[in-house]
Amino acid sequence: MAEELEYLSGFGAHLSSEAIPGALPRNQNNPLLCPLGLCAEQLSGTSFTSPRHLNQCSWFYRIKPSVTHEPFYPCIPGNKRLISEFNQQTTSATPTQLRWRPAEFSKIPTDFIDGLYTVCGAGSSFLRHGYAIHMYVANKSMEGRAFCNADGDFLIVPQHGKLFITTECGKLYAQPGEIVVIPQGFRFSIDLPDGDSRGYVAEIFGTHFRLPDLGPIGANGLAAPRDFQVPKAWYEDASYPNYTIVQKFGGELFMAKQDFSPFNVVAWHGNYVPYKYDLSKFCPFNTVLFDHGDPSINTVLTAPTDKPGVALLDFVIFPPRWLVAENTFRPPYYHRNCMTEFMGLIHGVYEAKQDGFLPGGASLHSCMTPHGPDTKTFEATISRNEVNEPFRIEGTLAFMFESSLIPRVCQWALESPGLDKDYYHCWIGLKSHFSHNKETVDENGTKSSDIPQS
Ligand SMILES: O=C(O)Cc1cc(O)ccc1O
Ligand SMILES: [Fe+2]
Repeated sequence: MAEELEYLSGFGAHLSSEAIPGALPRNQNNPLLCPLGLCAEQLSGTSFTSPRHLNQCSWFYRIKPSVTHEPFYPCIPGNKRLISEFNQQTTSATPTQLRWRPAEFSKIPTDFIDGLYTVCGAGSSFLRHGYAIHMYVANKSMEGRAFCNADGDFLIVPQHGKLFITTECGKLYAQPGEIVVIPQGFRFSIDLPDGDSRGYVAEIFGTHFRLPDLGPIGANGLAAPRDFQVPKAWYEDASYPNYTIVQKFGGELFMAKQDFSPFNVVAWHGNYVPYKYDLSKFCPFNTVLFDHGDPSINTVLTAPTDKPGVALLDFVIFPPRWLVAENTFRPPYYHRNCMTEFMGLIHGVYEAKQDGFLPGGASLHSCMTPHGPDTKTFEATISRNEVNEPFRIEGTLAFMFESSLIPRVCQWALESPGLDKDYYHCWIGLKSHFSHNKETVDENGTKSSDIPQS
């Protein structure tokens, strides 16, 4: 069923879709009477006055407008592990290299809303600047309830288990290896056909994802606009005694009841839409002679700040590809980055870590925190003779959320039993290979450098 879904295509395109032919008004957005007795409703993703090339909005033609619901009340107990304001009261600062083992699946029935938990983030959803990095572990479909995130856009990276997502624009199906973006304000409901499910979510406040500029690469390469898939209009004209809208607002959850399905949009048009992307469609570029290129070459999507070239959040992948660089240390170099790097692994082994970084796990290397290949990777690489041979990295898919804003970390992430307290051991055994004559001092106090060489 899910595999048979059809999509529209095109990143940033102004699209339109009708579940019933003729449901979309022609030539205007809000006629006095909409076709089929539908009701017009706009969803704005940018301020009305945003410049045209940034402006995003969509028009829905729905059976009843979203406003026809009872008042919002706080969800009690709700989900207390969601943060959208990162300050000293809510979270901790740490420059330590952090790594988490994959979270274990739970036996307690948990849907996507209850299974979502914030790991770290920066800024504030109220101030419309910042991001939150969440993960989820869930095993149950959302039944009779829809989620609406008023705080920001979700970029969902499933790692285990398929996602079958119903949105106001229609249905999307995503499996590990694909990603889904649900922009701020969209109502959606996630079914988990496989039960146990796990993944990562980057949430951005105050801006939206775009495709990176390609610079000297030219007009083609990396993620192609046409590979982004947008749902086709789908609606249900169903009444429910107690349908619940759960709204995340400032990191807190509120609920409102209504007696009908929120997925009642018969036709829509606009450029503010949810979409999915299959990461295997990514066309990687890389060095073809020597040296290790910076990971920005693998940027799939970027959320900008106001500073040119400085991302609020880049989504970067490390997909299967050929490594051909000659006389080059091919794994990631050792580095300290003014940007912060949160990494996850969808499957396989990551090229910089021979063990300890597992599918479903995560790592966080904050601003200026040193990191790089573990000892095993370093030793294996420098002792390999065939290092000049082309080599295809296979069977792996890692990713990075990279941000210019320095994250603060949630208490439950720091206290999690999954936190790898021995992470630093992966580097601590790294031996010096420095081979210049070592200075020695003999029992008379004579330095070896003072002894004349014959
Ligand atoms: O730290 C990491 O593993 C991510 C990364 C990969 C790479 O190829 C170069 C730099 C970088 O930060
Ligand atoms: Fe890095």
